[in-house]
Amino acid sequence: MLDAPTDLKSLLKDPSLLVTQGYVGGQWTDGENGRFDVTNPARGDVVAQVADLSRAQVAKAIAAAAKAQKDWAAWTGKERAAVLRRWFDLMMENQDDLGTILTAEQGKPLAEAKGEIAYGASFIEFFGEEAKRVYGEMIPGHQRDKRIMVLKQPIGVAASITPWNFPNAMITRKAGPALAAGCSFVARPAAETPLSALVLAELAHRAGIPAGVFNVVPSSRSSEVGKEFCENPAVRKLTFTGSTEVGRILLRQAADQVMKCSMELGGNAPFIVFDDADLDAAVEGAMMCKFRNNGQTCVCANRIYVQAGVYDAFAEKLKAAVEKLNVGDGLAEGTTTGPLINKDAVEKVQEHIEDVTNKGGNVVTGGLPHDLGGTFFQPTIVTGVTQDMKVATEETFGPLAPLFKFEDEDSVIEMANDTIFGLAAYFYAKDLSRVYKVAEALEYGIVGVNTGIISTELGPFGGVKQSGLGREGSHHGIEDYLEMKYVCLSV
Ligand SMILES: NC(=O)C1=CN([C@@H]2O[C@H](COP(=O)(O)OP(=O)(O)OC[C@H]3O[C@@H](n4cnc5c(N)ncnc54)[C@H](OP(=O)(O)O)[C@@H]3O)[C@@H](O)[C@H]2O)C=CC1
Ligand SMILES: O=C(O)[C@H](O)CS(=O)(=O)O
Repeated sequence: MLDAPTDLKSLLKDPSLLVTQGYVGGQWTDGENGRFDVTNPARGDVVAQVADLSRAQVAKAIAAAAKAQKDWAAWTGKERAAVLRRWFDLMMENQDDLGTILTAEQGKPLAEAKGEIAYGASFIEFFGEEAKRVYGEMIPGHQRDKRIMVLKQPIGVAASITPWNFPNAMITRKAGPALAAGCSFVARPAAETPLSALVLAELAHRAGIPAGVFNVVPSSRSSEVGKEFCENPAVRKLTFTGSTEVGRILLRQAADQVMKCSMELGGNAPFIVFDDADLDAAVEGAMMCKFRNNGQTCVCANRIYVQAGVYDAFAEKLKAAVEKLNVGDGLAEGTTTGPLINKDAVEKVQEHIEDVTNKGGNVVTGGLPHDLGGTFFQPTIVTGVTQDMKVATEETFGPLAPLFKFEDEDSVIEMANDTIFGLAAYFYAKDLSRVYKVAEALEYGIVGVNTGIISTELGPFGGVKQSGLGREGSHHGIEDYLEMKYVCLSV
C-alpha cells in the first residue's frame, strides 16, 4: 500500500470541481445520514467525505425530476442538443481534472481515466445530436377516413444505478440518451466512486441544464435507494449497470410497477484464438481486452481459448507481454495497472487461481498479491485450464488470464456458449467462412473479430441471456428512453 496521503484538491487545476454534496433540483445538499468516506484504493486513505442522502431525500430528487421533466420535454430537440453540447464541451475542457478525480477514487491509471472521460463524454456528444432526430411515422390508414400517426415521446423520470468500475461513462451512457429524449434523470452512483458523478452534476449546472433535469443522490445504502427507485410511482424507467445478481433483485422489485428496465449486467467473455490467427495481433488484443481497468470490466476476456497448434506459442508471447505491465499508483507516471477496487476483489482472484491449481492447472506468471500490498495484485496467466474450473463459469473481474486449449471450431463454440452470460465474445481468425460461421454461432450481444476493444458510443452495447436487457449507445440507445404512441385519426 502506498503511504503518501492523496491531497486531491492540490492535484486539480480547478479545485471547485471536487464537489461532495448531493445535487437535487439544481441545489447542492448535505445528507440527512451524514457523510461517508471515499477512499483511494491505491493508498487506502480517505480522499473525500461525501453527503449520505436518505431515502426521503432520494424521493425529493425524484419529485424535482418529475417537476422539471414536463418543461424539459417541451424544449425542442435542437434546444436540448445545444445544452448537451455545452455539457460535452465542459467535460472535455476539464478532462484532466475529471481523470484525476476518477483515478483517485477508482484506481485506474490516469491515462485510462482520461480515456474514460473522453469515452463518457462521447455519449453526451452523440445523443445530443440524436436529440434532433427522434422521428415519428405516418402510416397509410386502414380505412379511407383513417390516418395512423406514430409519436415518439419521452418516458419521463429515469432512475439510474451504476457500478464503480467506469464511474463516469456508465452514467453518461444513460444520461445522454435519457436527456436527449426529454427525460429527466436521477443518478445513484456506487458508494466507492461518487465523486465522478458529482463533478458531472457540477458541469451540468455550468452547462445550463435546467434544475431538476439531472440529479445525483450519493448514498451508502444502495438497497434503500433501489427500493425508492422501484416503488416511487413517479419513476417510469430504471436503468442499471452492474452484476447479474443485483440486476435480478432490481427486476423483481421493478415488477410491482411493471417498470421499464434497461439492464447491463455481468459477463463471462470468451476470447478465442484460432490456428490461422495473427498471433501477435491476438496477443495485443488479449492484453487490452483482459488487462484494461485491471480486468475489472464486464466485457473483458474472462476465458482465453487457444487452438492446440498455436497454444504454446501464444502462451509464450502473452507471458512476455504480461511481464511488461507496470503495477503501481494510477496517479504515477508510467503505471499501466492500478490496484483492485477492494479486498473482496483480491480474494476473488485468489480463489480462482487456487481452484485452477487444485484441479491441475499451472501458474505461468504472477499468481500472488503484489509487493506493493493493499489491493495490488500480480498480473497472472494460468494454463491447463478446463471447463470444470470456477474461472470457466464465474466472472473473475481481475488480472487473471486463464488459457484453455481446444481442438476444433465446433468444440470451442460449444465451450464458449456454455454459460448463463452473453455480453461480449472475441475471436481472432483470418479465414472468411470461419469468421462468418463463428460470429453467427456465438450467443453474445457483442462479438469482436480480430479486435479486443469494442467500446464506442456508435455501437449498440448490450447482452443476451443473463447479461442484460436493452442496448446502450448507437441510434438504438435512445429508444430505451422513448414511448411509442399510436394515434388513430379519423378525418
Ligand atoms: N454490463 C455492463 O455494462 C457492466 C456490468 N458490470 C458488472 O457489475 C459487476 C461489478 O460491479 P459491481 O459494482 O461490483 O456490481 P454490483 O452489482 O455489486 O453493484 C452495482 C451497483 O448496484 C448497487 N447495488 C448493489 N446492491 C443493490 C441493491 N440491492 N439495490 C440497489 N442497488 C444496489 C451498487 O451500490 P454499492 O456498491 O454502493 O452497494 C452499485 O452502485 C460485475 O458483475 C460486472 O460484470 C459492471 C460494469 C458494466
Ligand atoms: O463497465 C464496463 O465493463 C463497461 O461497460 C465496459 S465498456 O463500456 O467500457 O466497454
